[in-house]
Amino acid sequence: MSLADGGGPAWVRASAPAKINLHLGVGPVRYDGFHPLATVYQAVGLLDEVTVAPAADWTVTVAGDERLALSDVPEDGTNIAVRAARLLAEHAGLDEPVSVRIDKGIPVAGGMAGGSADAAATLVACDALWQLGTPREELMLLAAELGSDVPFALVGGTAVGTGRGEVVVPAMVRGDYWWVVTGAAQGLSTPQVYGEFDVIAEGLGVGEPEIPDELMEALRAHDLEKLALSLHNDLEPAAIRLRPELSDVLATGIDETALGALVSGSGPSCLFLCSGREHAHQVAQSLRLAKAGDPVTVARGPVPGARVERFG
Ligand SMILES: C[C@@](CO)(OP(=O)(O)O)[C@H](O)COP(=O)(O)OP(=O)(O)OC[C@H]1O[C@@H](n2ccc(N)nc2=O)[C@H](O)[C@@H]1O
Ligand SMILES: Nc1ncnc2c1ncn2[C@@H]1O[C@H](COP(=O)(O)OP(=O)(O)O)[C@@H](O)[C@H]1O
Repeated sequence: MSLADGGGPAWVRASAPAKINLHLGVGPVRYDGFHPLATVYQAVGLLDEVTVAPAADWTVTVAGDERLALSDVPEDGTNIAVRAARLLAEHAGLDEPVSVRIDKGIPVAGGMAGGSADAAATLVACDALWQLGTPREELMLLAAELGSDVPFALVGGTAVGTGRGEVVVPAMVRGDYWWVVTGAAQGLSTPQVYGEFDVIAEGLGVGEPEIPDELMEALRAHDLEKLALSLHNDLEPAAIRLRPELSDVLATGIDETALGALVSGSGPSCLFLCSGREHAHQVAQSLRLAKAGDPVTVARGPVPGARVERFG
């Protein structure tokens, strides 16, 4: 099928947010190589933008701040944004190549699901470009095919994730949360961090992961002290084994008055919970002066999932 002269937009731009895991509970590795998760995701205001337009061939280009490790993003068909566009085209029975331009605001291989954000943004952008009106449940299934974190990038907000992370249920949360996010010059590979988790877990008798009640209570009540005590990441010891300096970064944030600190997902980005906007900027400045991570950014959550921003 072809859409030539169908009167649709000439291009569509969509954005999608980075995610953090307020709780990341990891169980023993499954038969398929994935780990069962019980996680609480929050989408925060670090965004990638994806612009798609009809083209003679499938192409992708990447732009943004060099400190985000852009050179690690493939500019070929292995880019998850191109895979997302092709998957939706195939699902709709279309043969309509697009050019994809990614403007990165999310650190690459940082444990903040930047690739997943690009995939989710590409799904909604191509859906609009091709005027498909794909039902939400179908987009969620395509998202899960692309990666465990991609469905959450479509949903956004704050949500509980189970299965391998792809089963996403929005959570009741009150108010805004202010975070400082530190980046690192070099990313960490997600499969390698899960592999290190397996090494640490061997012989420990790791059980099925669960969502702690205290965390959900803290989010419902917007109780920041309780939230700080409930933050937890089962992958943190593995990330620190692979990148020992992360423990200094976390300790510096606490010394500089952050309410709580943890590694973001598979790392190496680190997260610092603050009491509000002003406190977050203060902690960020102290971390910059202490040279604990680069770049150091302030981000607010929760924010919405992938959505179309503009078209022309
Ligand atoms: C760890 C988390 C926490 O939210 O995110 P990041 O911090 O990396 O962004 C996720 O589980 C990452 O999800 P995502 O990056 O989408 O992973 P996928 O593409 O589905 O899988 C990549 C690889 O990670 C491992 N993997 C992923 C998910 C899971 N539940 N168990 C796993 O063991 C597997 O080795 C898999 O081959
Ligand atoms: N559009 C994309 N953006 C980022 N990384 C991508 C993209 N497409 C493929 N990748 C590959 O996926 C890996 C993981 O990237 P990313 O999603 O940023 O990190 P994480 O899994 O730590 O959240 C990168 O190292 C890169 O090789």
